[in-house]
Amino acid sequence: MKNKFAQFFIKSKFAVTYCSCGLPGPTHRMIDLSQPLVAQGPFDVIVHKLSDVIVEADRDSQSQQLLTNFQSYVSAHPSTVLLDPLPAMTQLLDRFASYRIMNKLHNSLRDWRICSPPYLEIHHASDILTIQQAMVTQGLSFPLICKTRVAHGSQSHEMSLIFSAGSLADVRPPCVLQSFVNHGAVLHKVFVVGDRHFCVERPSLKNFPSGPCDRKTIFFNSHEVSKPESSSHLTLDEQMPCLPPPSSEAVAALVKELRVQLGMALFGVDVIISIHTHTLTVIDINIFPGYEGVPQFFSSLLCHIESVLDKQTAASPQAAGSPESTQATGSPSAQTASL
Ligand SMILES: O=P(O)(O)O[C@@H]1[C@@H](O)[C@H](OP(=O)(O)O)[C@@H](OP(=O)(O)O)[C@@H](O)[C@H]1OP(=O)(O)O
Ligand SMILES: Nc1ncnc2c1ncn2[C@@H]1O[C@H](COP(=O)(O)OP(=O)(O)O)[C@@H](O)[C@H]1O
Ligand SMILES: [Mg+2]
Repeated sequence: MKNKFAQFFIKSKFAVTYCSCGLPGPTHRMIDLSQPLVAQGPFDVIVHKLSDVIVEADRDSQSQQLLTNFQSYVSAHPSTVLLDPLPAMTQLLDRFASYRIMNKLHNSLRDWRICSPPYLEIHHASDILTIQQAMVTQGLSFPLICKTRVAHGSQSHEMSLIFSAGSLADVRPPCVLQSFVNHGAVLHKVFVVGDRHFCVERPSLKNFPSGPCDRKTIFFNSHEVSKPESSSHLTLDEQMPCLPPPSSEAVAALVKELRVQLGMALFGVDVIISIHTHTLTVIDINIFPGYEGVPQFFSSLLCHIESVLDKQTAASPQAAGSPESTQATGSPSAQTASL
């Protein structure tokens, strides 16, 4: 069953607050983003999942206005803690940005042999020869998995598996092409809440023969393969090798590094283990995921909120009781190939 608290966020797509306001014990309440925020505050902490609003703000003036009002409030109240900061979250809504972060992990986590598959950004329609050349330069190999640039919303889970150069015409930019890594159809979801994390196994895509082959592109929706209840023909692998789970030390190092890189406390990382190299391979980073299968989620969130507030009080006791907004940001940058 889905975590109820997370489901509350997912359904509402709106902000929720944790607000002590002089009352005994923590209280929380919904924020109505369409109403003036000052009248609804003050807030010690705002926990939110504004992905819909952020994505829609690009083309919808009402969402743009909601976001602007929210940002203005946050800027004017620097001691109100925002979980998580908007710029940090925004970068994860764009696979071009999140893959650059993932791509840097093999350097920062070299000792743990953690990596992400080679990929290519496709910005606009490109001819097959140009894509093929870029694939060689970037070390991509067939099969490829093709994912939309936008990482949030129903369309973002529509993907394809491309098996040969002849099928590169199926690519729909803007998107990323990523080498498919055989991993025995097991996905490890790492759910992070502050300095705690939890690993949950999920079904995943089955192995495919390495190298190009004469097979038509497979179009699929990732929610049909990697949700707890998923049971697709794409996840059923008769000769599934039994792989060891990811080392807990390596996962802890990954989470620690990403918390710093992202400047976030509530996120999820999708990890697979290569059947050939046993390398821990990062394929996706999610904003405020569902925490399904993590019964400790709510208590961990409260613990994290308390520790953030304690640190804030210790750092500036005079600010306690007069919430203004606090944000941490990650600003990763890296060279990458794109078309
Ligand atoms: O697609 P995934 O990796 O299974 O993770 C999803 C995903 O983050 C999804 O967000 P979005 O792609 O719709 O933006 C989350 O849904 P909500 O936006 O409805 O919260 C899911 O919660 C994530 O699922 P999971 O908890 O399985 O990681
Ligand atoms: N490079 C890859 N190699 C093998 N399988 C992959 C790869 N990338 C994604 N997958 C599979 O596709 C699913 C969806 O990909 P993901 O990047 O997590 O997108 P989403 O945002 O829809 O969760 C994963 O759960 C996994 O089963
Ligand atoms: Mg995923």
